[in-house]
Amino acid sequence: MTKIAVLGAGSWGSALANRIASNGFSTVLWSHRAEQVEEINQAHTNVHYLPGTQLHQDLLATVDLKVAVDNADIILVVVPTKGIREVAQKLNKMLLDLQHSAIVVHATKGLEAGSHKRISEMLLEEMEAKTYTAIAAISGPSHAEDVVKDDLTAVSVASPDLKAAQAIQAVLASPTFRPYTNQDLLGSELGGALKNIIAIGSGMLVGLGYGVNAQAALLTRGLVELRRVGVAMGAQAETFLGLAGIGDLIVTGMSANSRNYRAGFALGQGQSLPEVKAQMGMVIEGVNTTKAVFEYAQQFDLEIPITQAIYQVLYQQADIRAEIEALMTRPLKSEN
Ligand SMILES: NC(=O)C1=CN([C@@H]2O[C@H](COP(=O)(O)OP(=O)(O)OC[C@H]3O[C@@H](n4cnc5c(N)ncnc54)[C@H](O)[C@@H]3O)[C@@H](O)[C@H]2O)C=CC1
Ligand SMILES: O=C(CO)COP(=O)(O)O
Repeated sequence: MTKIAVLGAGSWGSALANRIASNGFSTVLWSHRAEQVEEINQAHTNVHYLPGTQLHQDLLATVDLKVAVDNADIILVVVPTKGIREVAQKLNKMLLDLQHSAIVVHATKGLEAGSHKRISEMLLEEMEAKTYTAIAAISGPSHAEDVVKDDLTAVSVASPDLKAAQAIQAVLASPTFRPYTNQDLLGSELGGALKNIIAIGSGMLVGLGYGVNAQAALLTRGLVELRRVGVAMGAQAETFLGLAGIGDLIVTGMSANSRNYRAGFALGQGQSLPEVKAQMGMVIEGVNTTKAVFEYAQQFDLEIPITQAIYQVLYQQADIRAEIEALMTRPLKSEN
């Protein structure tokens, strides 16, 4: 029987594990917190991350990485960006000890602070080639809160290895959850990471009382920045018109289920970044990704005025209204 290990029991890891267990696959969810494992195994809930959700009875949680990954066909890594290297090192060591290899897929949306590296780059750096058969990424518009309610969702499963992407597609798919394969791993990862910056900006606009014209302008011009940075990093331009690009930009930039949007909204309402982080209790990936992209764009002289404005607000305590006015009164120019 196909076995899937999911590493990381936050909202997205739990929702994906629940999705796969509901399809009847043997699914083991690894958490580094014993009390969370006990809650999932006994009450079939994960109240902090997915309040109001009853998880599938057959979803098994464990603190033992060996139990999770031993004989797993697919290993899904879903911890925040800053935990990726630590988890990849542990996974590498365990797979070497077990003399086992698997398809390794991640669903994390961020860039590493400082190095500006993508998640798959970090995985490849931390893991020996004999521990994985392929590397892939799940991206696209998919809030955990909606997926656990079986709201209709489509995602991309990206890997240069089409067969591996199809294997992942097969374990996730259901009448309410439709994964598409995509061979642009780089673009899919970047779309998922970079849209979080614009989602913070969209939340700020709504928090300040601006309307849908303003959000549409921000998301559209934000997409230009995503594509510009993505193409400079080596992505295919058309990926930004797909689920991992415009799709995820719409969902994250318009939905109060988004942690990034909610963070921006609270900033727009006048809260400070430390207050917002403390209240969220979940990862707000766009904050670190804004810094990573700001630095990358400076290094390669890329024009990304919206991202720069959001950076100024997050890292230089700039006034949001002043940044918006500066953006709106830049020299007039052609759209393309
Ligand atoms: N929540 C969502 O709807 C979606 C989230 N994502 C992405 O998935 C990633 C994870 O996000 P969430 O699940 O929302 O985060 P979260 O904040 O809900 O949960 C993160 C989980 O990872 C665990 N963790 C953190 N560092 C760890 C480490 N070093 N070792 C082991 N476990 C560790 C935490 O204990 C927690 O259980 C992020 O990159 C996010 O952008 C992508 C799509 C949807
Ligand atoms: O990427 C996501 C939905 O596709 C989740 O975004 P948030 O981390 O902002 O909730």
